[in-house]
Amino acid sequence: MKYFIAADHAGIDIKKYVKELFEAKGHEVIDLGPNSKDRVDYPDFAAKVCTEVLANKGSKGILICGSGIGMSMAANKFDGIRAALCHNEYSAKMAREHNDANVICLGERVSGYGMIEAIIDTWDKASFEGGRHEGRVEKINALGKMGSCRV
Ligand SMILES: O=C(CO)[C@H](O)[C@H](O)[C@H](O)COP(=O)(O)O
Repeated sequence: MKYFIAADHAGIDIKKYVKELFEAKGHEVIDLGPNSKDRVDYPDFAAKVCTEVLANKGSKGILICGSGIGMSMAANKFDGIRAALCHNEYSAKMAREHNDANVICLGERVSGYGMIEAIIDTWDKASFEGGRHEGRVEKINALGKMGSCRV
């Protein structure tokens, strides 16, 4: 699996660790920055990852900020992106099995290194169940084509 990863300044410490964890599982991980702890704006980095995920069929994204919230909000603006904020193993399992999430969002200021490792392990082992979830995911995708939001 090809992954694209990015963070903001509040997620940069864990980005390297997460990249190594995914690589140890045999995935290719492309780092889209940033490369320093200078303060940056998370929507810029969410956009980099989502653009690549949409352009590379079958790839997935990893986004890290302080809480994971800003990254997930920004990523879910992209039609075709289903970004899931995961703070524990259960949410990681559901994100893959029920929602077929193609971007995982993590919060460095929320989850410690041990929990991050457990989340990634669970995400990696889980796969989309299909069945009753198929139509629901299709409905999510259809919402993205309904036009832009004015609020
Ligand atoms: O989007 C966020 C909060 O929902 C992220 O956690 C950001 O990383 C955070 O807002 C950055 O905050 P900072 O005070 O500029 O470091």
